[in-house]
Amino acid sequence: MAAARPFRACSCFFSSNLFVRRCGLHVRYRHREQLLSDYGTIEAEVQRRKQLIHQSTERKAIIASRYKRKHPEVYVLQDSFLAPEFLEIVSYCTSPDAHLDGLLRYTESFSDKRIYRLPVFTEEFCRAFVEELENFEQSDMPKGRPNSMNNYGVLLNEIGMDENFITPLREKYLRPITALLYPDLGGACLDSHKAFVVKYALHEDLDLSSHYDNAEVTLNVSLGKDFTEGSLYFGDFRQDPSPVPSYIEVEHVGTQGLLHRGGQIHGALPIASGERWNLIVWMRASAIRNRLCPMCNQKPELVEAEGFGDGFTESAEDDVPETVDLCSLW
Ligand SMILES: O=C(O)CCC(=O)C(=O)O
Ligand SMILES: [Fe+2]
Repeated sequence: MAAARPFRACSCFFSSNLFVRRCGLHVRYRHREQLLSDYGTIEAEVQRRKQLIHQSTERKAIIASRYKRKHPEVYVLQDSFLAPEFLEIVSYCTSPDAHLDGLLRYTESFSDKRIYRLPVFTEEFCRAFVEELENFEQSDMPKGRPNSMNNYGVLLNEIGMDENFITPLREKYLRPITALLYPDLGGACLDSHKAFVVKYALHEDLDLSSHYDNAEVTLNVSLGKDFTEGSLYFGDFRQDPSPVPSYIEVEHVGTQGLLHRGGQIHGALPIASGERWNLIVWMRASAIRNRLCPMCNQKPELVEAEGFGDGFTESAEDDVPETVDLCSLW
């Protein structure tokens, strides 16, 4: 078997979509002087991004050697963690005659935005998982931030959950579903991911500004705990903006997940009480993003990266498929 291609990032990571928290805005670094005088804080974000990769690898090594897990069992995905209804959906999607309309009978759909809700985990699993994350949060281990917008939460690859939990969840369970829901976005060939848990609490992050994800397809599962408000809102697809965007609100339901296109503009309303923990899996299809980086909207300029990078792969010009039909051959 040919060795798997290493994953890469796009160089725009260092120049585009820089989030300026003070203004709640993403900006692109084009005219450095002007942006610095307008926003002041961009330089810090660029520096943060440059050091990110190296620091993450270091944290991962420290955590692997020193962190004492409270629930070691949650690091290895088992069918018993998954809601029986979710297993039924996967079983339908892997059956030979599965089709989109059949799948839609099992899920809840929201407007025409291709947002779907479905059961994912059991309550017991969600409880044990959040306890594990709290145990990590309270430990003295080094911690990274989930992304440039969320300040609280856990990067799952750093605590060692990618290999035996998120990767099999994506490959064995989610991909048969996304193959039917999002064939045009490489739903059948989502070959990498970035997974993290976000946490909202009264004296921490309350909400999340409007954005789109660095993903072809996103899974967002509500893990609890108890909270009020904090719904998601969804606007247009980023490549298909309308003159007057229409927004819909979608509530989080404990143990259930939402699947949406990464490019669907969305944000989270503030929680009013309690704590909200959600598992977010940004799933990526190299066959799609190698042609157009979703963050800078250009042909990606690849730079070396650790692990899954940002889901791009190096490919010789002659083996770039002209169409993404290969996604359906899996
Ligand atoms: O807070 C949420 O549930 C959504 C988080 C989100 O959209 C993200 O992290 O990309
Ligand atoms: Fe998001």
